[in-house]
Amino acid sequence: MQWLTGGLRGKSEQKKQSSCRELRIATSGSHSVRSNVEVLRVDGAGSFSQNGRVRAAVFVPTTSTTIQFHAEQQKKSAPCSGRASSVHALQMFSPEDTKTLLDDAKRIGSSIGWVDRGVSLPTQGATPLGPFREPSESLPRAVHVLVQNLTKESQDLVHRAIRERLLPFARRQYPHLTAAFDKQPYPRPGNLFIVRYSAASQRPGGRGLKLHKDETALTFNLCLSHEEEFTGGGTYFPAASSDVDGILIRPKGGYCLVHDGNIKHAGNEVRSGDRFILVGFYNADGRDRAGEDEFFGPAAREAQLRAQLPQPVQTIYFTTAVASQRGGGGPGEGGAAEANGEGAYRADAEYADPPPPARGSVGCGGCGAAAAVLGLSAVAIQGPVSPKEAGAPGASSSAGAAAAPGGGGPPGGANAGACGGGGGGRDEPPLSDTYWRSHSPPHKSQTRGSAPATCMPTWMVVLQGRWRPATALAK
Ligand SMILES: O=C(O)CCC(=O)C(=O)O
Ligand SMILES: [Fe+2]
Repeated sequence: MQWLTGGLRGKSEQKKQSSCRELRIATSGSHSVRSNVEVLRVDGAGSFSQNGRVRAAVFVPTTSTTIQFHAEQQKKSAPCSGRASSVHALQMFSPEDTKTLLDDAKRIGSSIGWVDRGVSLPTQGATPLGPFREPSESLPRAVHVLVQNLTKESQDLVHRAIRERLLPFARRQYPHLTAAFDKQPYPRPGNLFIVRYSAASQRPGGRGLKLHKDETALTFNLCLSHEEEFTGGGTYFPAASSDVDGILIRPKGGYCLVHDGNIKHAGNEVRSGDRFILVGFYNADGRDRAGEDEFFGPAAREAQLRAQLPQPVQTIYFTTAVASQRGGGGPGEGGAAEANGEGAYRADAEYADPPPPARGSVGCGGCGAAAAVLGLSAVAIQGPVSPKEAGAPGASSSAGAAAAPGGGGPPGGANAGACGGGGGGRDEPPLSDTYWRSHSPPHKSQTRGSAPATCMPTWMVVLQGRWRPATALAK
């Protein structure tokens, strides 16, 4: 099995030089997911990297997934927003429907002509008409293939999926937009368009899209291409993880990413082939009124909501840990831990855990004590831990237990004391369960005497298997 360690940014800088090639990303299910680490070039991504080079954990959603990761540092005055740190992936189309759409888009695109995504600039400065620049006599033509240019059959497919899947999902996930959705139930047709990235393009804007914000209430980005039709690509989101610079989400055809348009992201360059995506911008400002009451009026919406079955969603807490090896050797090369099947762990015993966030508030979990973490890292721990280790004497928890996705709360409360102490006297959880707790360890030298300047999300730690006190882990 792979190893999970985490560490401070300082340590991780060293780690970046090392052979870390995999991460395990903690999930709400009983298993973490494995992710490759790739070095990408992302225009405009300067932090922690040079010349736009970033290290990204690559993730391909295969089920409805919420990815919760560290939001950008927010300004002091900015509201602390949990939603701002989430990206959702959901399947919108079957492979067959995706192919119908793609074939149609390709055909119509080649007759209308494709433009570089980076040229028609919805994301690079709003025009008076909003983020999407309308065609204009006086401007060079820079118009994407719109959904409304497609055949009636394709348009119906798209609108049905938006009405029946995307919007009910968005309403559930973004309750702060309820009033906006009631008033303006649908994205403006001009904000539903298809993008082609082509490895053959001579311009970077034709192969990818630099780091930007859409400045929309909601953005969705649906992959139309089959994964075998291109390499590279995917959407990159920076995340202040200690181990990588961000996450690259590479949805399969038919899967759609949904996110707050104020989260920074980039279109990773396509290295071979063509990548087609369908992008939708929803502005909750009354400008998107589509006038489609027949489909989107209150009665139609109620019928959709009734028809909507809850879908299982897994959550990924992206903060996490590098899979690296103990005792030398790269992943797959063996090592003590692989040999004995147990995880090796690193944690820094200097840190005290802040109170855990309530479940579901990870994005800004605890604007109080948990926010007192600046520039810090998470530790994720995974792997079976022997009962002896799990039962190490520990501090009792004063805070309530966070709910443990996948079953039960962490033993001894989510806040099991000062990184040590696994909560003595508790029942040991079964090995197959995943437990989690907040772990936002303020580094003493960084936080001593200074109030937190920003609201930071709370890191999550997942322990798969039994609890192991971090004090023990440090050894
Ligand atoms: O290529 C991507 O996945 C990102 C596209 C995007 O961000 C946009 O069109 O605004
Ligand atoms: Fe974008």
